Formats: sequence, structure tokens, C-alpha cells
Amino acid sequence: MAKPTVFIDGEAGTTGLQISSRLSQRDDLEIVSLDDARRKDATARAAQINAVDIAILCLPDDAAREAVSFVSNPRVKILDASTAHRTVEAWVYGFPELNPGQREKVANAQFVSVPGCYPTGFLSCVRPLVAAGLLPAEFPVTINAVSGYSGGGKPLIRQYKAFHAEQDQQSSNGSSYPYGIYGTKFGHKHVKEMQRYSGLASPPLFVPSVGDFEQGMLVQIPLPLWTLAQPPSGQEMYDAIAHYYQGEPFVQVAPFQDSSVLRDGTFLDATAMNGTNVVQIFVFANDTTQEALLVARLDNLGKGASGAAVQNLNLMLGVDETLGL
Ligand SMILES: NC(=O)C1=CN([C@@H]2O[C@H](COP(=O)(O)OP(=O)(O)OC[C@H]3O[C@@H](n4cnc5c(N)ncnc54)[C@H](OP(=O)(O)O)[C@@H]3O)[C@@H](O)[C@H]2O)C=CC1
Ligand SMILES: CC(=O)N[C@@H](CCC(=O)OP(=O)(O)O)C(=O)O
Repeated sequence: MAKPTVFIDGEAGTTGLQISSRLSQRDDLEIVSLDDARRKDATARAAQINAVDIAILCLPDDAAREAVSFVSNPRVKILDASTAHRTVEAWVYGFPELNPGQREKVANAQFVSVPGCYPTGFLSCVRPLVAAGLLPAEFPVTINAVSGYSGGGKPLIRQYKAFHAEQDQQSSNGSSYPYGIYGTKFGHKHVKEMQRYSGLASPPLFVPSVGDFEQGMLVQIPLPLWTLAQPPSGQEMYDAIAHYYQGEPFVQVAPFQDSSVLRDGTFLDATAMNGTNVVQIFVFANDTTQEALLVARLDNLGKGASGAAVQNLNLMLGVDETLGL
């Protein structure tokens, strides 16, 4: 039987290269590529997209929309890593662990969007609590998050690498490219999918940041539980989340209040999941002060992008979801 064919549109980019590398070991697939001279040629891309079983889009949003406009073969399946189609009705959100039945929807869909890196962390923490009624849909949720600079794709990677080179030339005065927050005008492109798939009544207030490390991510959701008439205990929240993800290979819920997960007993670092397709969830809580903190730790290029894309690809192909991950 012929092997399924896969084309990665945007294969030379950060996400495209990672998907390509993850698939390079597979002998159950045939990867078809365009040479460098034609990789941005619309006619060549359109022909390739319509000739394969699955096209994976690793492109800026506009180019991803353009790629979808090329589809004329009703049998081709599209897996889009960009933000362009994540809240579009006809598309299936590629987060198999999000809700019961989501995995089957992905497996049967023609059009699947890969969740954003920050939303993957956010939704993995919050969705189980909203679903269980422990966090009211009206709760005014805020999010602080930090990403490695690869989250900004080739342009941000270039910026950081240029800075590092400059530092090396000046035989380093010990300073690093500043850690900083961004998105201070609000309305980050991920907020829409965060609200839609969490079940919250209002958009969460999201403050992202970038650190001087290439890959890795922490998404933090502080919960001032004293604002609730009947605040859940830390243990109740932990149990609901742990139960929700029982048996899931790619969502790990860390033991409740276990300080051994912290480096030196105090420090939760952003990079520990790098190279994996795993999102780790932490629940920290103080029932006396009625404060809690949910944290997701993931590789922004792993479960936040290329790993999740391969997981979805496996489901769409009807093979073992964990293959190559
Ligand atoms: N980096 C991350 O953490 C994540 C990224 N994503 C999403 O994945 C998508 C790709 O991001 P990322 O890989 O980081 O971005 P990059 O900038 O690293 O890569 C984008 C690639 O697309 C190519 N490209 C641009 N326009 C076209 C076009 N018209 N036709 C064909 N190729 C084109 C670029 O070419 P060239 O090489 O010439 O610039 C580049 O190779 C984005 O939508 C992003 O939002 C999703 C999750 C996480
Ligand atoms: C650090 C950084 O710039 N991160 C990007 C998000 C990562 C990304 O590319 O977003 P998707 O997951 O939607 O593709 C940003 O904030 O726009």
C-alpha cells in the first residue's frame, strides 16, 4: 500500500524545520518538499498542497490563509500551525486532551488547527476547572507567561542571536538581552482562542513576556480565590485536574504541593520540558489565605507547536498518536 504523503508549507521556518526533523525518522510516511527556489512560489505550493494526503502549514497567518485558498482537492487534509484558523467554525481545534470527544473530532476532520503555545498551557490548566464548575465562567482570569525567544520565529531569533554576538565581541560585561513583557496594548492574538476553548465568559487578561533563552515556556494563572463565595480547596482543584488527564500520555500533572519539582526547592524553571511533547501542570495553593497558582510548563516548539502538530498528524492519519514523539 502507498505511504501517506505529507507536504510542509513553510518547511524552512522554525516550526517547519522542527516538524520536518521529527518526521525524518518515520518510514510510514513520504515527505514531499519544494526546493529553495520554489518554496514561496504560489503555483508550486498550490500544486503540492493538492497532490498530497496532508499539508502542514507552518507559515505566517496571511500565507496560511492563502495556502487554504489553494485547496481544490476535497481529499487533501490541512493541519495549520498558525493562528489564522483557530477560532474559525469549520475547523477543528487540535487539542485532543481538551474535551471528551475532541480526539475523535481531530481524527475525522479535513481542517485542523494546531493550538497556540500560550493557549496550550493556559487551557490545559483552566479547562478542567471550568468544566468541573470549580472556577465560575465569570471569574476574571489573568495570565502571566514567559516564552523562550524562539516563540517569535525567525525574526526574534535573529534579534537575540545578533545581541549575543555583540555581547561576545565586547567580551561581555555580564549583561544579557533584557527579560521583558510585551502585549501591553492587550488583545494578543491568542486571547480569542483562550476564551473560546476555556469556556470563560470574558477574555482573560494576558501579559506575555520573553526571556533570554531559546526554548521553553511557563504559563501562570494566579487565582485570588477569596473573591469567590465558595472557594475550592487546593486539593479539590488538583484532584479535578489530575482526574481530567488520567491516562493522557502528553499531559502530566505534577504531585500536589510537591516542592521537589522546584529546583533547589524554590525555583520552577521554564526549560525542563524542552525537546518533549509534554505539558506539565502544577497546582500551588494556600487554603488559609485562599490563594492559588496554576502553572503550565511546556516547550513552546514542542507541545506548543511541532510536537502537537505531529500528534495531530498521527490522529489524522489514523496511526498511534504517540508515534515519533
Ligand atoms: N515559534 C513558535 O513558538 C510557534 C509558532 N507557531 C506558528 O507557526 C507559524 C510559523 O511560525 P514560525 O515557524 O515560528 O515562523 P518562522 O518565521 O520561523 O517561519 C515561517 C516560514 O514561512 C516562510 N514563509 C513566509 N511567507 C511564505 C509564503 N508566502 N510562502 C511560503 N513560505 C513562506 C518563511 O520564509 P523565510 O524563511 O524566507 O522567512 C519561513 O521559512 C506561525 O503562524 C506561528 O504563529 C505556532 C506555535 C508556536
Ligand atoms: C515570544 C513570541 O513572540 N511569541 C509569539 C507567540 C508564539 C507564536 O508564534 O504564536 P502561535 O503559537 O500562535 O503560532 C507571540 O507572542 O506572538
